[in-house]
Amino acid sequence: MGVLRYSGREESILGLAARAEETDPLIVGALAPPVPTGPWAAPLADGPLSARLTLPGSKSLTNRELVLAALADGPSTLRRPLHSRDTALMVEGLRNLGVDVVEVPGDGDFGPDLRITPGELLGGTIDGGLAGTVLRFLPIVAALASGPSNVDGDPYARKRPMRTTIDALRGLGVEVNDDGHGTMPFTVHGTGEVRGGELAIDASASSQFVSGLLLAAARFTEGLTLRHTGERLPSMPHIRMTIECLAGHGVHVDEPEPGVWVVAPQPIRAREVTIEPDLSNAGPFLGAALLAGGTVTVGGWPASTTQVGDEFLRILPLLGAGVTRSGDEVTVDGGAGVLGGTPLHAADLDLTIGGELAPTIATLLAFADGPSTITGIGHLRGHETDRLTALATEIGRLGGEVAELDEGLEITPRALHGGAWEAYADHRMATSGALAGLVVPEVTVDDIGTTAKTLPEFPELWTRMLGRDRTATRWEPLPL
Ligand SMILES: O=C(O)C1=C[C@@H](OP(=O)(O)O)[C@@H](O)[C@H](O)C1
Ligand SMILES: C=C(OP(=O)(O)O)C(=O)O
Repeated sequence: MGVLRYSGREESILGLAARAEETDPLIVGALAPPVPTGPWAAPLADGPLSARLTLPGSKSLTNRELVLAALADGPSTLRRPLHSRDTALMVEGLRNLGVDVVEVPGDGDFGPDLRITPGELLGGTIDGGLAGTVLRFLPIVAALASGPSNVDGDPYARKRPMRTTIDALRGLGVEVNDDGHGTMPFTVHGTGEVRGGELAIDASASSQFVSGLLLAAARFTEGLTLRHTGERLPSMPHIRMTIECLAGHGVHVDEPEPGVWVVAPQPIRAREVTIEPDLSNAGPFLGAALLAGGTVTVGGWPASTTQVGDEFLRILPLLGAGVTRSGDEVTVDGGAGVLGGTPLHAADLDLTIGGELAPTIATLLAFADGPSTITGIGHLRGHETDRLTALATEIGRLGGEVAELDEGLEITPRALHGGAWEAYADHRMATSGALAGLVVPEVTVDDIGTTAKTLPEFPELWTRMLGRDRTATRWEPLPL
């Protein structure tokens, strides 16, 4: 069965939609209408917000748990997993390698749960789409298979850095055929086992190179002693997340010194796990309060988490937001907001630990009371698109001034005007266009559907956040 996306009030494959509407005043992320195609007119806020919402599961947690479940010693269950393009690609890739993944009824408002039963890994096709987690995690799983696996993805994914994965596999004794450019497509020739042992890699282009190796390392014959040799290592919380997910499956990762990780060969225990809501995807919604004014509350916020999206609770106050917590709810209060005449505070931010937050923060800073910088994000040039150029171009197209630095952006606020906003197939560029369009009339995002990468419900949740109606009526298969 394919992964399903809800798009309606009265129908639900699990009968959950109507119940949620009746009993829960929260806006529920998994219950959403079709993603619009074609240019999307970003809705303009007409006053301060007063919104409460919950969001679907974390992409990063869902895709880690899918991989670990596939390599585990028995069947596992993911409760409240994300259902999006990135997770659908992970599911399809695992199925192609020989893993059984089925949807089972869930316990809440977030669509079906997933039951994963490991099988004999035979090798197969891996379409990574534009999903960094699929591109960097699944080739390592494919190396454990007994046959070859072809790895490819979207046109832009062929530009994303893959050399570290390719070199790492070769360093572990796995044959890989590629065109020598360190990008996709390539073929991993699995022989049924990976020797493992000592390995040095340069993960300065992406933390996902480290995570991918650590996730599978317990299944290597000699385990793994992994050393990062590059000058910088971005997104450390994502590596921490990998280590915590492994711990949940009984695998301890030793860290004898910074930048070194040791995993002994051992079974990966199956488990049942509930996926936290995606806190990085909460960013545009929380940031909306600073632009439109008023409050946005997000429910289900974990008390403690490895998700870097938690940093929004520390960053948004620097920009002028009030942030309060009550139980599992987080509320961001934007006061009068930009709409009410209060610009954000300018800030200089090092986002080395959370590059995926940068598009949201950069867009907000275009509405600050002075110039700001974001540093530590040079590797964003290898994300879904070159995000530094994309942000400079798109904010610039609206009349803003954004200078590209080697490792970041300098944002000088200017009066903005409407215009076309290109998403470059990047979900966070698309949501950033929506954010700007909240207070800049007539911003049109070329492809809001690209939010399906991690949040197919985005357009729906966005308009509901603004207090506007939704109209959709049925479930639809998520296009792959
Ligand atoms: O492992 C993960 O789940 C991720 C790691 C980070 O990648 P980079 O280290 O390449 O930035 C992050 O930006 C990405 O959105 C998700
Ligand atoms: C960089 C991102 O994604 P990916 O997992 O494709 O690297 C992101 O979601 O911001």
